[in-house]
Amino acid sequence: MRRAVCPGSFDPVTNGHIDVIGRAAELFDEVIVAVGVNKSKNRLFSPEERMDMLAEACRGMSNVRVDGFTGLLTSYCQERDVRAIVKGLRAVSDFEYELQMAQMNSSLAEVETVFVPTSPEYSFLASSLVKEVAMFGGDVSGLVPDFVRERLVVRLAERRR
Ligand SMILES: O=C(O)c1ccc2[nH]nc(Br)c2c1
Ligand SMILES: O=C(O)c1ccc2[nH]nc(Br)c2c1
Repeated sequence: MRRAVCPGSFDPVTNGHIDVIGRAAELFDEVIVAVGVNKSKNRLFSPEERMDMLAEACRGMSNVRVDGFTGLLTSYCQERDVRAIVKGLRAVSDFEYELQMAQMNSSLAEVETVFVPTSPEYSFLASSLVKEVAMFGGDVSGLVPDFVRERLVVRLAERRR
């Protein structure tokens, strides 16, 4: 059983994430989308909300499941007998940091990192940018699933009060 983990903060999930997850699901028997639960960082959505949105976004992918993890990704991989980490690459600028993380992770555990180039239409996409645009009333339709856009608008309106 060839498993892969697709880690991230997914705050919130974007169409770029879904693109990468879908392609990983074609390559591996099972894909675990692992949401990093890191208390210290302030996020717009809670870990549960982020996992719920991911589960909804990946509902059509039968070999994909969503989980949360704290601490080291490589420890999570060892506990779940996962040998591959799948990350999306949007542009050359991603590569330097991702290469460093991949080499560190391979030194910590028997795990390889597989890079999936994102579809060009999503190469500008990041959760942080989507939130910023939505914060200023920009239309993020087409960048995130509609149900995510709706939750984003509601949450940002709550924040403004
Ligand atoms: O959501 C994130 O923070 C995040 C970061 C980096 C990432 N690389 N590939 C994916 Br999918 C991904 C997701
Ligand atoms: O949303 C992010 O922060 C983020 C970061 C890095 C990423 N690489 N590939 C993808 Br899709 C991706 C998404």
